[in-house]
Amino acid sequence: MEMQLPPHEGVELSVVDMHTGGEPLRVILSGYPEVKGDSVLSKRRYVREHLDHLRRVLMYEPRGHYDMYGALIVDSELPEADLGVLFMHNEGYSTMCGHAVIALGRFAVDYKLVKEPQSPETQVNIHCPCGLVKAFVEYSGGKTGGVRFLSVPAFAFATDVTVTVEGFGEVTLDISYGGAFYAFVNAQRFGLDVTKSRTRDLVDAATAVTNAVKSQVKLHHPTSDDLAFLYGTILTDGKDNYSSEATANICVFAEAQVDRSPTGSGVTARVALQYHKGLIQLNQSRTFQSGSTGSQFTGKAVEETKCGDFKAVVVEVAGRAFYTGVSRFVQEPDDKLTHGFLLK
Ligand SMILES: O=C(O)[C@H]1NCC[C@@H]1O
Repeated sequence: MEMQLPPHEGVELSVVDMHTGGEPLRVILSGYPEVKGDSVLSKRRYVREHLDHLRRVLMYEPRGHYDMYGALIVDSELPEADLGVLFMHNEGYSTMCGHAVIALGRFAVDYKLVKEPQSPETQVNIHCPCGLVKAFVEYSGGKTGGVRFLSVPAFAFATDVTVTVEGFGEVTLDISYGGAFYAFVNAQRFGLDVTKSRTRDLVDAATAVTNAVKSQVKLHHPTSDDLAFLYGTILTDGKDNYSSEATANICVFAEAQVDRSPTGSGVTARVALQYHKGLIQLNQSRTFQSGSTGSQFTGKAVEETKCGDFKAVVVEVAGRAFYTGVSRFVQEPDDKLTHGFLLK
């Protein structure tokens, strides 16, 4: 029996829900209006200016929640891209999202956005706002599995920067780029443990750091001003020296949103930082663990490159995504809460 939708006016929005290491990804399937713009970055500006109400409908309660994450598939201007994508969260639109790339790799193969799938891996070129990301999706017996991706050039932007953080005084940290900029600090500096402390305390410390860096450090990116902003702060367990054991971190991004996964773009930025400091070598793989759920990604630097004048590396990140369901959302005109709300 086909699922009947309740009476409603206007379009229905269909989505496929997935998660990667516990971090949700709501992939918009249909119902979203045409996105104008001649590049993925200009499309990102367009949705922010003209279609932001739909982000609130799909990310906020009652259809989503404070920490919901979404992906909108768009056309890319790059001939080598299989798809373009815009990412959305509780505050706006990010420039890179590794957990989403891992999920979208599977999605693109399963939903036939790429031609003939190949075994043992199918390549899916995903044009993210930060640039082209190459995903490789395990494929065998008609089934998709784990995904690894090669991200855009990642680089340490600044190390040992001291900022004044409200409530904590002077804090020394590193800033690194993995498709988005993150500040990195050892959670110990705040008397916290990324795997054991209360999430609320980790969020408060990370948010205070983010605010401090935003107001005290000017970021720039060699290819576009659209990329030059601090996306969040990653608190770590400080285990940056190479080890075969996992190292844990927790990423607090956008508006105090907590990543349940080890953060694909964060792992990219962290590997670039470790490589810059001489703590890991090319092709030395490390396991990164989410402080919130314990889920794991692996990450390694695979090639040296440049990004403008920055010495950069190409980082490979690998993980696994799962489907959780599909939904069809409607809006009733007399529902005062239909546009979405958030509880902090
Ligand atoms: O895996 C990632 O890169 C992302 N997860 C949520 C925050 C980041 O965009």
